[in-house]
Amino acid sequence: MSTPSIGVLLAQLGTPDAPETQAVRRFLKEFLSDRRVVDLPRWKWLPLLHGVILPARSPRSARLYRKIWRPDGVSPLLHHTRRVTEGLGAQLGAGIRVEFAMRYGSPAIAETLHTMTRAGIQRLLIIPLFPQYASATTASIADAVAMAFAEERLQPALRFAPPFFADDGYIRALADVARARLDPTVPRDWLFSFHGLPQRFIDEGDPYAEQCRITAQRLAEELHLPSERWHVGFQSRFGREVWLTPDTAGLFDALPRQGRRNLAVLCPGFTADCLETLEEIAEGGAEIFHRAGGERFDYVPCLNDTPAWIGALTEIARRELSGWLEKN
Ligand SMILES: C=CC1=C(C)c2cc3[nH]c(cc4nc(cc5[nH]c(cc1n2)c(C)c5CCC(=O)O)C(CCC(=O)O)=C4C)c(C)c3C=C
Ligand SMILES: [Fe+2]
Ligand SMILES: [Fe+2]
Repeated sequence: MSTPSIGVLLAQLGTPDAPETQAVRRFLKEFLSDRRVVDLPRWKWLPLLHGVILPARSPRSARLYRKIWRPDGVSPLLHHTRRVTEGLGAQLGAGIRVEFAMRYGSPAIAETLHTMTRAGIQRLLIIPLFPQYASATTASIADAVAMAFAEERLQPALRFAPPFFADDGYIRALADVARARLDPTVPRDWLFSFHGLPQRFIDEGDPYAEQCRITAQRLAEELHLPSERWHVGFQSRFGREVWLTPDTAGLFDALPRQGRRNLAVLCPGFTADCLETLEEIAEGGAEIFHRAGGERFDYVPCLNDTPAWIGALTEIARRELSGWLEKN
């Protein structure tokens, strides 16, 4: 029997095509129309989305995206996702086709999957690039994959990598980036900031918050941090519902007032730097912190395309592919 051809798809959240109001509006419309992200009844949500949220938020977010956009014309998230895809492809070797796709925006999941199946991929591993499972992200990727194949005659064998929130390679890569970045002689507090989620999602069974806490605990152990020196926060609150607490922005304000004036901040839930880390945390967070009396604010970049992360991702992919790679 000839070896079936194998593919790997890295699935990322997505980003606008340009830091302009129209492009951001298209992106936000697709993102915020996903029931996994906002699960209000459609009759209630769609008029609000189209009448209030998109007109107000698109120009504002476009302005923020312009602050972080790269000189080569792409967003940081797209840039890093491309580089990690190339890195993983090089590590896995010529026999395995590695692509990436975006849940919202482009390249779309459906289009990328169709290209891969048309190219003869018979077994496909999908790795959502979210370390912690959230229904709003991980499960939404699975929805998009199912929708992409819903009307196709030919479907490859599919496998989804599990969330890697406690993976040793991932934790070590995070610690490596922090150690390379920070002056070890400075005494400091540490904040691990994760993307927020409505508290109701957790109450309804989403394991996201628990997985964030496990990541933070493992990372603190890897960095040998005493328990009174590290903190967890949830950022990027959206809408009126109660979201996970403590709120990251509140911590930036509260920590200096408790005499914790040197802070290192990591966003371990984001594998690549993006609007939510570069603008909201590295820029906006630093501002809040200094205004509240903070002295030293060190933002530690995301894993991005660091060799340690590409190595960890290669291990994750190999582990999931192992049954498919055995020679027989
Ligand atoms: C209801 C709103 C949102 C939920 C729930 C949500 C969950 C969630 N998001 C990420 C990762 C990212 N989100 C990003 C941008 C972003 N997120 C929301 C809203 C929700 N996210 C909005 C409206 C936006 C767009 C920007 C803005 O207008 O503020 C990004 C950045 C993309 C980029 O281009 O840089 C990431 C990454 C996770 C991991 C998550 C649930 C755990
Ligand atoms: Fe988000
Ligand atoms: Fe945001």
